[in-house]
Amino acid sequence: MATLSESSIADLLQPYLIVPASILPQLSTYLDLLLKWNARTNLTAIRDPEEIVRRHFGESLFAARHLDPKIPTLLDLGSGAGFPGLPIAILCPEIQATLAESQNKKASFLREVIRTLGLSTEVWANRAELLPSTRQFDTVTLRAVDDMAAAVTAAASRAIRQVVVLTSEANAPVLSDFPDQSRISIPESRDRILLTASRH
Ligand SMILES: C[S@@+](CC[C@H](N)C(=O)[O-])C[C@H]1O[C@@H](n2cnc3c(N)ncnc32)[C@H](O)[C@@H]1O
Repeated sequence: MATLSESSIADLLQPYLIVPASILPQLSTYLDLLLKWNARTNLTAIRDPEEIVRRHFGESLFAARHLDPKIPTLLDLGSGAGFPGLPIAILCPEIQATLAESQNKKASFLREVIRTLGLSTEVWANRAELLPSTRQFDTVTLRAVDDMAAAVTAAASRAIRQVVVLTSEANAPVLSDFPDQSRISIPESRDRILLTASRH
């Protein structure tokens, strides 16, 4: 049986977006796989299922809502257990998403979720900097990457149009090559923001 009912997941996500009913089964399966894997390997420090839905799924889907419409390609740099890239891919399957994650166990988890959910998302199981130099993405997303300065440099060099960062106001990076910027407060948080930085 699923850990949380689909209606509980929808209720928990309500501050972030009204979730289309069609994706609730996928979110539920993703949550159950995350809890199963997290019991034996450290994918996320958050253990409480409701908190995972709010913090990880909620923030990721909030970011999805604020992406430029109809972006063809997206790179989630330092995807970890898939945030924000996998919920974005679930909500917006028309986006060709690539998840860059350098830790093998996390990359294996991402592949398992993608296979189970039948998504066409790509996993790059290495450092994003090692992607072929020809690989560019319309949007690059970043959340909770350890060395944010290095990650922002890598993200900026891969982004054609937009870098999207989920962070705190105090840690918001400078993205000087992306002059069109906005900061939106993330619901249910004290100081978390969604920074979108675009050019063109
Ligand atoms: C703290 S986790 C956060 C993951 C996820 N973005 C989140 O918000 O839950 C950071 C992850 O980024 C990965 N990472 C950091 N720098 C990276 C890089 N340059 N390329 C690929 N993965 C990277 C690490 O292996 C780690 O799993």
